[in-house]
Amino acid sequence: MNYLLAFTSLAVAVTVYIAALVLCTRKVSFRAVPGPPSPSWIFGNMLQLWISSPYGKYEFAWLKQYGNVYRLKGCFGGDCLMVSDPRAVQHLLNNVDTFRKSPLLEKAVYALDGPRGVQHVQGEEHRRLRTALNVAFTASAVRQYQELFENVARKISSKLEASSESVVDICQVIGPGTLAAIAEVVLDRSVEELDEELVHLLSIVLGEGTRQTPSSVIANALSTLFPQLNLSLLPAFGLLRKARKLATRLGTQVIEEKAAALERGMDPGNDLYAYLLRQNTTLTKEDIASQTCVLLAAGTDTTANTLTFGLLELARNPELQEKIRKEIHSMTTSSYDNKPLLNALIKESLRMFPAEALAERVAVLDTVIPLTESISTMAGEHIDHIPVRKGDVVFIGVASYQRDKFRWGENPDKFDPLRWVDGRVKQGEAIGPYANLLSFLGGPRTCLGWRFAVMEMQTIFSELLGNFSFALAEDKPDDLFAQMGGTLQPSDPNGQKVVPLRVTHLL
Ligand code: HEM
Repeated sequence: MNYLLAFTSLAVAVTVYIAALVLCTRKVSFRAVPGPPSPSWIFGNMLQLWISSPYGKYEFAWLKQYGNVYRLKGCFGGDCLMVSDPRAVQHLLNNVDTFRKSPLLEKAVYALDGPRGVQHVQGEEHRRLRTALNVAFTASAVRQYQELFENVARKISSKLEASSESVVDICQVIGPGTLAAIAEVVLDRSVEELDEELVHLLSIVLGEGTRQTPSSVIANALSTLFPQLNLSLLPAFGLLRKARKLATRLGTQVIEEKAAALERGMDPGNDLYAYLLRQNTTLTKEDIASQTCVLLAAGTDTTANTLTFGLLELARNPELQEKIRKEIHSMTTSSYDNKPLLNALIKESLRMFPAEALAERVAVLDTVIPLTESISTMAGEHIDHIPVRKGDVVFIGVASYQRDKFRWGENPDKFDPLRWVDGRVKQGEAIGPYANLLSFLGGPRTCLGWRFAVMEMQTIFSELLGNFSFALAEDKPDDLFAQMGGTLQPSDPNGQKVVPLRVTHLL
C-alpha cells in the first residue's frame, strides 16, 4: 500500500514538474488558428493523429471540417500546426535547415545512418553527398538496373508458383522480395548471403521497433520540449546502432571487392555500388559503404507496403485487375513507361497509401509559413502567413494533401487508378518529384531512391500480375485497413500486418 502511495505521489510530482516546465516555455503562435477540441491534456490530439484505426479516421474528417491548415493540440497542452496547403508544404520542404525532423527522429536517424549517412548529414555536407550519390539514381542509371530488377521479380514469382491455388500472406512474399531487390540491385548480393542477424535486426527496426504507441508519442513530445534529454540510451537505439554496424561492414566488403575488380581491369558488376565506383565521383569508399544501412532501411518496407496495398486493392477489384493484366500481356517494348494502366496503379497506390503519411517538423527559429489561400482565425482575422516560433511543431499532412479533390478529382477517398488516365487528376504546381505526389516528399530531401522504387514496382507488378491472379480469401472477412507502423502498412483488426490473398497461377 505504501509502495502504491509512493508511486502515485511520484507520478503526480513528475506530471506537475512537466506541466510547470511546459507552461514556462509555452508558445502562443498557433492559438488563433481553428482546430478540433482536445480529448486529453497529456496526449492532446496526438493519439487520434498517429494511432487511429484506420489511419486518418480523425485526420480526414478534420481536413473536411477545417480545411488544409488547422491547429492541433500536442502533448501536455501545446499547440501544433497541421498543413496540407500546397504553398505551405512547399515552403516547409524547401527550407530544410529551418524545419527539421523532431529531435527524437533525428537521434534515431543518426543511430541508424551514422555520422556519414545521407539522411543524417545536414547543410553543405548533405548537398555534397546527395549530388554525388544522385549519379546512381538518375533515370539513365536506373534503366541500367532493369535486368537486375527483372531477375528479382522472377524470383518472387517462382516463390509464389509453389503456393499457387492457396491462400498466401502476401506480406511474407513481398517484404523479402523488396529486401532482395536492394541486396541484389544495390549490393550485388543475394538475400541468402546477407548476415542473418542484420536481416533480423532490420525486421525489428522496420516493424515493432518503429511502431507508434502512446509511449513513443510521449517520448517524441518530451524530446521536442526538452531536446537536451538523452533518449538515445533507450534499448531501441542500441538495435539501430547494431544494424548500422553490420550493414556498414557488409557495404565495406562489397566496395572493397568491386574496387579490387576494377583495379584488375575486371567487370565489377551492373549493380548500383559498382555503378558509383565506375562513375569516379567525389565519394570515398567509406562514403559509399556508409549508405548501406540507410538504403536497406529506407528502400525495403516503403516499397513493400506500396506494392502490397496495390495487390490488395486489385484483389478487391477483379475487373480492374484484368484490365491491367491485359495491358501487361500486350507489352511489346521493354520500357515500362509506355504502360498507362500499370503506371496509374503505381501512382494510385502511392497516392492512397503514402509510406510517410505524416511528416513532423520542428522550427529551429522564429519564421513565417506562407499559404496559398488566406484562412480565418478564431477572431475572424484573415491571414495568409502563419507566424511560427522556434520549437513549434508543424505536421505536413502528406495523406491529407493526397486526398484534396480539387487536385486529384472526385471521390479522392476511393482507390481508383483510372483517375490518372481519364484526365481527372490536375497536376498543378510541382512539389513532389513523381506525378506531383508527396509520397516521396519534395525539396532537397526528396527520397533519393524514388526512380529506383518506381522501376522496382513496375517490374514486380508486371511479373506478378502477368503470371498470377489475386483474390480475397473467401473464408476471411475483408476487414484490412491502413495503419501507421514504422511506415503506413496494411493491418488486420488485431493490429497484425497480414494480407491473406488467394493466388492462382495463370498458365
Ligand atoms: C515506395 C517506395 C518509397 C517511398 C514511398 C519512399 C519515401 C521516402 C520519403 C517520404 C523520404 C523522406 C523522409 C524524410 O526526410 O522525412 C525518403 C527518403 C529517402 N529515401 Fe525513400 N522511399 C521509397 C523507396 C526508396 C528506395 C527504394 C530507396 C533506395 C534504394 C530510398 C532511399 C531513400 C533515401 C536514401 C532517403 C534519404 C534522403 C535524404 O535525406 O537526402 N527510398 N523516402
